[in-house]
Amino acid sequence: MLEDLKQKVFQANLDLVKHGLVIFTWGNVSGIDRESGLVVIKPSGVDYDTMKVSDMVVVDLDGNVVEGDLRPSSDTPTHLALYKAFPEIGGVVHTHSTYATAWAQAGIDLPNIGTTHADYFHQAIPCTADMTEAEVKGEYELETGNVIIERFKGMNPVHTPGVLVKNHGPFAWGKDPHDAVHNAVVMEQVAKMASIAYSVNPNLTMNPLLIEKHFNRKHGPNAYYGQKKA
Ligand SMILES: O=C(CO)[C@@H](O)[C@H](O)COP(=O)(O)O
Repeated sequence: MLEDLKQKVFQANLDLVKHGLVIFTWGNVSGIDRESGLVVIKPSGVDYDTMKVSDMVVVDLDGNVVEGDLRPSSDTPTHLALYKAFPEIGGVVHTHSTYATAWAQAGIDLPNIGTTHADYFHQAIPCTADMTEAEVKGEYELETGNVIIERFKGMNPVHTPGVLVKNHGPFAWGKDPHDAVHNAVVMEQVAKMASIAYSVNPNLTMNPLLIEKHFNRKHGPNAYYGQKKA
């Protein structure tokens, strides 16, 4: 089970590069085995070009390394906080993808202004609040997870599988590492589309009927997008 998850997390990390979401050693992907409560995550600061599946690090939900010779991603506490707070998710991604990071730096929610966004994210992709001095000087990565969880109070993380951490960048999640990367790619795309759309028409509007139609077409109780699952 864990070997299969290591392979999936390894491939998901390589997919960040394939989809142009990261450069150098930026970003990270993890996956959780809910049965054992163990998390597989990318090692910190390792070049994607030389990374191997055997480099993946296994940690428990307290952050203790249970398998692996390398140090886990520096963002591990953030991933673990999200797995504890959102029991429905199975994979977490963090990137510095250009347009989503630019919206995080701008410090505003990424509004739902198109059906592409509505196909994946029911609401605006929220931006977290400013982190306090105590949060930044404390256990920073854990507090980064806490400000995400705070921002998601009253929201369904499955229906809006991503967030913009103010002045930092995007985190996305999904049912598994591959799904989390898929949502991270969509986040970057809709951030790019919104950036262009607002530059063309700062007064643009979105038809709320289209949000419900497109989101429910894929995620609602009577979803009819794609093929019937066997
Ligand atoms: O957010 C950051 C740095 O600001 C991280 O995404 C790093 O860019 C990758 O860290 P490791 O996963 O390699 O520790």
